Formats: sequence, structure tokens, C-alpha cells
Amino acid sequence: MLNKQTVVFLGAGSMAEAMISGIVNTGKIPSKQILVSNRRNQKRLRELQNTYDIKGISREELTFEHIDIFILAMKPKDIGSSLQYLSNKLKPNQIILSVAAGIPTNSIERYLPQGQPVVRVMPNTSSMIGESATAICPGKHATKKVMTIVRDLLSCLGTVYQIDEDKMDIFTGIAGSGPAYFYYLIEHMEKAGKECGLDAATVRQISAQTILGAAKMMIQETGTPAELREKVTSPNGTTAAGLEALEKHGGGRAIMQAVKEAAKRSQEMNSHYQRRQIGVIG
Ligand SMILES: NC(=O)C1=CN([C@@H]2O[C@H](COP(=O)(O)OP(=O)(O)OC[C@H]3O[C@@H](n4cnc5c(N)ncnc54)[C@H](O)[C@@H]3O)[C@@H](O)[C@H]2O)C=CC1
Ligand SMILES: O=C(O)[C@@H]1CCC=N1
Repeated sequence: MLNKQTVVFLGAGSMAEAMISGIVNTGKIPSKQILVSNRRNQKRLRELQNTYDIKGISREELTFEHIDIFILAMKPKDIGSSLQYLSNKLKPNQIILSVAAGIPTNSIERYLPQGQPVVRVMPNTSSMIGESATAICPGKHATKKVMTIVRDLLSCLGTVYQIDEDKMDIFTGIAGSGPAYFYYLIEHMEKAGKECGLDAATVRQISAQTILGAAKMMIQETGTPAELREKVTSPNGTTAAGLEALEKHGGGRAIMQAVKEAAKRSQEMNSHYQRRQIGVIG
């Protein structure tokens, strides 16, 4: 069923590219059925077209009849104007899939014809290599059939979790933003390693392999994170010293706070979006 779908990305930024890469790599949708469009950067469209053998088109060239899924891949602040542009051109069964952080399905639905299927999703940039943890949640008019299509599509990007919409903000704080926390961790491991005489490239490799190993242990072995942590920690050993320093410098609290602040920002983005829409429409 997936190989019959035609998908257009509206927005050609980093998230669109990660998703395009993930989908193209699986070969589940012929690349000629993947289109990408943005507001004005033609060079970027050509770049994506050449790299992934997909079709880059300007908004004016977009013919609505043959599209099955519109993927809103622009910044949350630009979603409103894009919906206004789309709303009177859509056909009834065309699916609107939004990756925008913080924008609930009902905020999208209110600008669309009654009954238009909307699905809100939250992938992360590891979609690029098929390793995203992606949340999906249905809008009011997204039927089981629609959700099956969306799940199949997003399975090209990694693992898919269907969740209730009130959990999307915290999911975003953990998994949407999450890759950045691990890159930040590696940046700091790199700094420490360099200060102690290792070259950056080596530290990068060993840090990444260490995170990968820990992540696989977490997925493949039984045991809570605390139990796995205890297995690394010899009494009075090196790990105990490292963990003590983490605690002393607020490491655990900092991680919790990062996740909560990201989730809070996701919530706030909806309020900003609502205010902006009142400004535009009212
Ligand atoms: N970057 C990430 O890790 C993740 C981003 N997201 C969401 O993905 C969306 C895009 O984020 P990024 O790719 O990081 O942003 P970006 O700034 O890299 O890309 C945004 C793109 O949208 C285009 N655009 C703006 N208005 C448009 C319109 N009306 N029609 C067509 N194209 C338009 C811009 O020209 C640009 O190509 C955001 O809503 C963000 O919340 C979701 C999950 C993860
Ligand atoms: O930073 C952001 O707002 C987006 C959403 C999740 C990851 N990047």
C-alpha cells in the first residue's frame, strides 16, 4: 500500500531531509513519488532533488490531485499561513501530517475543511538513518486506515509509538529533542578527553560507541537503568568517582530539567501559535 502513496514535504529543512533520507533508504516508496517544496530557496530544493533523486518543486508547481500525504515540515510559526494556503485546495481524503513541535491536532483541524484527516507526529533527526523514536497521534478524523498508512510510512524512520496527544509534549522533550542532549554529552566528553591528551576524533568515536553499546544493552537486556548502572560501578572504583562528580555538579537534576523545559516549551509553542493565528485571522 505504501508504494502507491505520493508524499509531499512542505518545508525543506533539516527534519524534512532526515525523513526523506529515512524513507528513500528503505525503498518502500518510489523516489519519484516523494516531492519537496519550500517557500523560496530553489538551491536547497535542487540539492535535495540531486541527493535523494526525489522531485523538488515550487509551491506554484504543486498539483494537488496526485498527492496522498502532505507533510508539514516547516517551523511551528509558519504552520498557520501554510494551512491557510492549503485549506481550499485539499481533496477530502488527503492526509495532513504535521511534524511541528507543540501544535495540537485541533489547532490544525480548525483551519481545514471538516473531516480532513490530520495526524501529529514527532520524529527525531535519527530518521536520517532509520533510527528515530517517533510518536504519532491521530486527529479527530484520522481513521484506522489513515493511521495504518502513517505508521507504515514512519516505520521507514525507525520505531513508531502511538500515544495520546496529552503526552506529545513530554515525548518531544525526551525523544524529539533527545539527540541534542547526547550530542552535548559527547561534546563535553570530547573536551575532557582533549584536555587529557586524546584527539577529538578518537574521543568522538569512543563516546559514540559507548552510547550505542549502553543503548543496545538497555533495549536488549533485562534490567532497569539503575541496575545496569550498578553493574558498571565497582565500590570505590572509577565509575563511582565519576558518578559522584555528576551528582555533585547536578548532573541528574540537569537532565530532568532539560527534558521538562523542552516539554514546557512545546506547550508554550501552542500558545504562541494560537496568539499568532488570532492576529492573522481576527
Ligand atoms: N529539527 C528537529 O530535530 C526536529 C524538528 N521538528 C519539527 O520540524 C519542523 C521543521 O524543523 P526544521 O527542519 O528543524 O526547521 P528548518 O528551519 O531547518 O526548516 C524549515 C523549512 O520550512 C520552510 N518553510 C517555511 N515556511 C514554509 C511554507 N509556508 N511552505 C513551505 N515551506 C516553508 C523553510 O524554507 C525551511 O526549508 C518544525 O516544526 C520542528 O518543530 C520535529 C522533530 C525534530
Ligand atoms: O527544537 C525544536 O523545537 C525541534 C522539535 C524537536 C526537536 N527539534
